[in-house]
Amino acid sequence: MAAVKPLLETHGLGRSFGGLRAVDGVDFSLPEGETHAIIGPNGAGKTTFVSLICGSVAPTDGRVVFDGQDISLMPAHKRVRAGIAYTFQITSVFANLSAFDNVALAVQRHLIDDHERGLSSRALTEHGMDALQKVGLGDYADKVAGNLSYGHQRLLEVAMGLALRPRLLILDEPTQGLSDSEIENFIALVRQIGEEATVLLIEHNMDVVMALAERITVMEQGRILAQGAPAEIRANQAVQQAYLGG
Ligand SMILES: Nc1ncnc2c1ncn2[C@@H]1O[C@H](COP(=O)(O)OP(=O)(O)OP(=O)(O)O)[C@@H](O)[C@H]1O
Repeated sequence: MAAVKPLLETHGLGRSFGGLRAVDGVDFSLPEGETHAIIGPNGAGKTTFVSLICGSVAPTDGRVVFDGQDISLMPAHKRVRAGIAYTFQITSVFANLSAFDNVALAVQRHLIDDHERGLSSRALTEHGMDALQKVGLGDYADKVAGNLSYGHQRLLEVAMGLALRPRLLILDEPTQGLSDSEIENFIALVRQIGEEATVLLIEHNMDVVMALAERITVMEQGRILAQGAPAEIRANQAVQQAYLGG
């Protein structure tokens, strides 16, 4: 079987904060089309790792390669244009704007002034509505975002990422604070997204991880402790001791 070309690679990627090695020489490869989960205890370096990938944190050492191109020094906004979308925390939603305007603004901020992917206002509307419909918020387009339920605001964030039509969508603890039924719907949504995009998911809810991930990376103290298919990770003794409490 021909190996799938990696969409994303990191080589010796590291980030120190003072004396703390938050990410410590990580070699990572993500094949195009995969849905991949990163798990690990609090403070393991997961958020710092994806921040290095999306460019909101600069590396202390090592490289990030996206689609064969070294993007280690590329500013974050250019990485978005290259196809990397990272759903930030809920604070990225403008509470006084409508759901649609939030999505349209996300597209406008990142793509509209791009000569290659420059969008007409019609395309902007289509991208925005399409993304809202995908996450199930089509009927809420005109609603003021701040009046949406917490779960719907989280979905709106995902729509803001999806509207950028990313090749790589990074979701950082997307199910945090969602109800059980919202989590069920969210799993279905990420499955659907995974048919079109590569997904990198930081997630503490192991049911979500096991339902979605084709492969899992376990981080601990800035390093990769283990990597493999869900069944392998479950069976891994080092992982059980360090993280799964087994
Ligand atoms: N800007 C920063 N300045 C100083 N230390 C930081 C900074 N960002 C992260 N750290 C530290 O780096 C380590 C890794 O943090 P990070 O948020 O990446 O871990 P995490 O695995 O995402 O944790 P959690 O699951 O709690 O979100 C932690 O010890 C954290 O305190």
